[in-house]
Amino acid sequence: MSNEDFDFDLFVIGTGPGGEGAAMQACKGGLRVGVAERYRQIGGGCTHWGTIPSKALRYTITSTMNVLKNPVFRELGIHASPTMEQLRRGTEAIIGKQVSMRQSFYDRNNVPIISGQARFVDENTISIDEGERIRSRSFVIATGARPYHPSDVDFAHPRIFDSDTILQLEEKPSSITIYGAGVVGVEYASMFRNLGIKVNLVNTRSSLLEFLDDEIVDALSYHLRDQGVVIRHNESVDRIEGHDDGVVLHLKSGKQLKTDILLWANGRTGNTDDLGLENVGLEPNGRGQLEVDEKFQTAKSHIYAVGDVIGYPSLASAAYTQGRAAGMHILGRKDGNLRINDIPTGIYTSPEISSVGKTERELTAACVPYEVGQSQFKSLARAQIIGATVGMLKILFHRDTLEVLGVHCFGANASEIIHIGQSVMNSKCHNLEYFTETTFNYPTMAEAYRVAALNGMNRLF
Ligand SMILES: Cc1cc2nc3c(=O)[nH]c(=O)nc-3n(C[C@H](O)[C@H](O)[C@H](O)COP(=O)(O)OP(=O)(O)OC[C@H]3O[C@@H](n4cnc5c(N)ncnc54)[C@H](O)[C@@H]3O)c2cc1C
Ligand SMILES: NC(=O)c1ccc[n+]([C@@H]2O[C@H](COP(=O)([O-])OP(=O)(O)OC[C@H]3O[C@@H](n4cnc5c(N)ncnc54)[C@H](O)[C@@H]3O)[C@@H](O)[C@H]2O)c1
Repeated sequence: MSNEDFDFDLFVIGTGPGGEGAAMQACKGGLRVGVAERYRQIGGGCTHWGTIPSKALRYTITSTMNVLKNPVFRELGIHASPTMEQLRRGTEAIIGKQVSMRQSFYDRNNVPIISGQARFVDENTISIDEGERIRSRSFVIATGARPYHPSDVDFAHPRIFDSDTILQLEEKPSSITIYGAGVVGVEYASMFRNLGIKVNLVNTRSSLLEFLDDEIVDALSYHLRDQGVVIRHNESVDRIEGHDDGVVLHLKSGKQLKTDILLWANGRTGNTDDLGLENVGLEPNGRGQLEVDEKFQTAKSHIYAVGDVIGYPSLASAAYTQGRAAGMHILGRKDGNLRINDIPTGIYTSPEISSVGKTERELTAACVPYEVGQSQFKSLARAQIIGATVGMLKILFHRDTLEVLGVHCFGANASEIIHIGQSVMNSKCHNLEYFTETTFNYPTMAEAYRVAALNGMNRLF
């Protein structure tokens, strides 16, 4: 078919990081690209109800509470309890800035954004809000995910929240139960505890965030408990009762937890219903996710899917790279040096956690002869100066070749300094000696790399 048969070479559904990455890559390569978005503004769940609002709220809570807990302010007799509305106020402005910046990308590159719900009519046609029809040679589905809602939980109850609705919380509760101790659960547990709210964190598994390094998980559990979060492992919900004065979580173990509100943080479901997938012969799995190959092509090779709609790792960072990779493939280019599987983790608890590469568990299972170098933040000058002495950085390296295999960090600035380790792991000199032979600014948190590397070298014999 000729170009005239299609309105676009690529049509992208969704304007989160996945959709934006695909649209920008393809239009820069000269393709005619169009985009559909059903929400009133572009930016996706990432901008409006996921990453950005939760990180902005977390920043406001942390910085406000740090000031209020500061001994100088205490001495001055400054005691205040900010309202949820006050804590949230800055978030709207940040979202506004993100939206206008991202809108300008589409505008500058002449990518039209068509407002409404996109639905496949046939393999090359979609409808918008069941009306306007658009024909495209290829598609990227970047429709994201939403909180998973089991049918027996009453999410209409004013005291029962999910990760979207918690952002509109009006009154600060005195207690909260968080059901689900994944990334959303632990981040919100940390935020609410920082506000002085009593927190029950209910985990369906035997330990927190099992994909992380064991020592980091231990440190996280210790600090959450030390801050006063009550963690219950290996529990599962029997039923939830919403009352006028609180919510009771009945667990299958017989325990009952009553708190002012409940946050359901137990996973996500891909946004694939109402996409008309039955009209193109695609079937999502039980969690609404689409299966793709390593090029992000679905079973229909001209229909790609990226971001949360394909499941793991369900990160904004990964979604953007996946979108770009799909865009490159549609352009007929190889994805070059895109490191699709080199995804760092950044978890914004207090203190934050970040890691890249292999864990000790994985290296042990693979019988890799590795050694560990550690740096405790309490011995870093910068950490002492900024009062952030809780934390550590550990480097895992091959004891024969000194190749850096993984970096795991817990503490202030972890999500930033992890990228130093990531860069070294990906560079030609991916070797521990980089850290022992390089001069670091002093005093900095990054100096932890030099301290950890020297510590590791000293363990070799
Ligand atoms: C509370 C929370 C905190 C998070 N924090 C982080 C973090 O700190 N770091 C990180 O990397 N990730 C974080 N994430 C994950 C991150 O937000 C997602 O991975 C990211 O948003 C996925 O991007 P996406 O492009 O796949 O989808 P989304 O950003 O969800 O965008 C999908 C878009 O598609 C639109 N859409 C859906 N269906 C249609 C349709 N049929 N027609 C038209 N438009 C449609 C939606 O309206 C939406 O705008 C967090 C998630 C949550 C819930
Ligand atoms: N800092 C960050 O990077 C950050 C912050 C918040 C959220 N996120 C992303 O958001 C995603 C969601 O986080 P989360 O804590 O809600 O979930 P999670 O994926 O960590 O899962 C929490 C629990 O819910 C269960 N579950 C997941 N999906 C389910 C489904 N459809 N049906 C039944 N059970 C299900 C899981 O098995 C697990 O026990 C994560 O995958 C994470 O990558 C990232």
